[in-house]
Amino acid sequence: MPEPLSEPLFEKIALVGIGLIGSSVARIIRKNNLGRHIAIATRSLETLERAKQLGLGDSYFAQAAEAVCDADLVIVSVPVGASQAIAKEIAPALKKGAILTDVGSTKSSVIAQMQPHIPEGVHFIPGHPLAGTEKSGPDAGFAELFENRWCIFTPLPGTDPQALEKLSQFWRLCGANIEIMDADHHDRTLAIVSHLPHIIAYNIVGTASDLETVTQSEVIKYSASGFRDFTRLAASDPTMWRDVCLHNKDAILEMLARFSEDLASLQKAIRWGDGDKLFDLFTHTRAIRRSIIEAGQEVDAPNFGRQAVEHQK
Ligand SMILES: NC(=O)C1=CN([C@@H]2O[C@H](COP(=O)(O)OP(=O)(O)OC[C@H]3O[C@@H](n4cnc5c(N)ncnc54)[C@H](O)[C@@H]3O)[C@@H](O)[C@H]2O)C=CC1
Ligand SMILES: O=C(O)C(=O)Cc1ccc(O)cc1
Repeated sequence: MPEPLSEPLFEKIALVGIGLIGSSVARIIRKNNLGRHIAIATRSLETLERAKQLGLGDSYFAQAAEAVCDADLVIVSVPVGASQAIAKEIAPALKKGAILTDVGSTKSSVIAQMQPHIPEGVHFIPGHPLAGTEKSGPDAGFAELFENRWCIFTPLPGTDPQALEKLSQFWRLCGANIEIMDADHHDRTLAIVSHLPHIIAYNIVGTASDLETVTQSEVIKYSASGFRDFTRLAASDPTMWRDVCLHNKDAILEMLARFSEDLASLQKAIRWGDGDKLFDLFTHTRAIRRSIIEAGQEVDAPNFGRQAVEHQK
């Protein structure tokens, strides 16, 4: 974990949205002295009050425009479907020279929603930390969330390199590693590695709960670890994932079509007793997990959950 700074990187950081991601950012800003003043804005007064009780910021606002006033860095951490409304609301209050970023799980849609409203002189750099859990709200965040995780930026043409470097420095000081790619590539990649797994999890848990021959209590009682892993993903925030599905529609539908074709082929192999085909596929997929481990990436899903659980003890 990076050491705390002796002098803050930013004078004032505004956090719009203070759920799992916003509150994790707030905690690491404090811990590592990344900003002198943290201004927090969120739509729900109840959440704002909770953020205050948790001492996540220095000032609290129900209106996002008031929080971003004079901020050098603004981080928008709301469900992606709310991006346009937030951009419209904060645009007139943004300081010239400020860096504006987001953490949304989809990028092309967030850019389309926000960019038209951003005034000239404000550095808008879309971002996405690939770190999270199935939990949501200000209590769910923890300072270590971004440690050794990727943070992807999808900068627009003409982005100021100095602003990009300063934002990269911020995320590195949160513990993240930086990657840069275009928004379309981001959305297609995340569709397969993140969005589809969640959709499959929502679906399989829904199917299990629909089976007439298996009772609800049996699903709970006999759930082996494979099914349990799905239930963790399927417990993720409904608003957030509704928005991800609606705002990365094309890439998700493309990956779902490929997935369905491959599933049909697997179904055929089972129906016709094609053991070789099943064995070859399972050998290939086992090798993929091994190469992830060899690449030094943590693969045990409970890692996300473990940190959250430890934090909430
Ligand atoms: N949960 C996760 O694992 C990850 C989420 N993300 C992205 O981060 C963003 C935030 O997600 P979380 O922090 O998990 O969600 P959350 O549900 O924990 O927090 C969302 C925050 O946005 C506020 N909000 C909701 N609707 C709003 C609206 N219409 N206008 C203004 N504020 C509104 C809520 O009051 C809350 O403070 C999403 O775009 C999500 O795609 C990115 C990486 C991981
Ligand atoms: O909880 C999990 O396993 C996740 O995959 C968390 C997550 C959710 C959404 C993102 O955009 C990035 C990470």
